[in-house]
Amino acid sequence: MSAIAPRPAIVTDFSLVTGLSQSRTPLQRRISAMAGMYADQGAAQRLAQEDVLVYEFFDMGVPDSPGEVAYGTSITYPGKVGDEYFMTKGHFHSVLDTAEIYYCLRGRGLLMMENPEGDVQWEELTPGKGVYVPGRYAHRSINTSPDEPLITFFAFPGHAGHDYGTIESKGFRKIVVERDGAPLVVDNPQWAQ
Ligand SMILES: O=P(O)(O)OC[C@H]1O[C@](O)(CO)[C@@H](O)[C@@H]1O
Ligand SMILES: [Fe+2]
Repeated sequence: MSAIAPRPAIVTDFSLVTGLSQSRTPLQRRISAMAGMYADQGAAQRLAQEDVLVYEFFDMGVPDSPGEVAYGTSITYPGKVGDEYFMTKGHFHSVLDTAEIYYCLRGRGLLMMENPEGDVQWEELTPGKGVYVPGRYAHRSINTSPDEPLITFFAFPGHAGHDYGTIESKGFRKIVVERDGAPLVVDNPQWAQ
């Protein structure tokens, strides 16, 4: 008779106030890693010289197989490239039809979503608000606060995977810029069909 091996529980720590974990190492993305994604290329290149930290996130190290729940916290810092707010790279899931939940812990921003058929949606992120990203929708967090980090908790199926290539080459259809002191969603001038 074959026995089913016991599995250890995965124990992590993270703060619901700062989004930081003491036991995990953050994955950090600086402007140089995504300069080409912003509409104002001159401003992006200038900021890339100082290589400003745009966002960081904690992946809690769950196995990437079906049946698992990957989760963590994400911190997008306040800032702009020209008049476009700091944002995450954004991605589709490699297993396209897998969803994700974001829960906003702190700050203010937008979750931008679009599917391959061209449906675009965005939802405001404010503390206490959860946004369920349906399967097939690429997603990107955007910090629209002038001075506060945007901190979220996220969870998605362990086997979902990340497809960055599509967004890297095409961009999102919409971007978020500051106009008269407030965020405005506009067409992405760089969007490639
Ligand atoms: O993966 P990106 O697009 O760089 O954005 C980072 C965020 O998205 C996630 O990949 C979850 O979708 C997290 O790991 C992280 O919070
Ligand atoms: Fe995701």
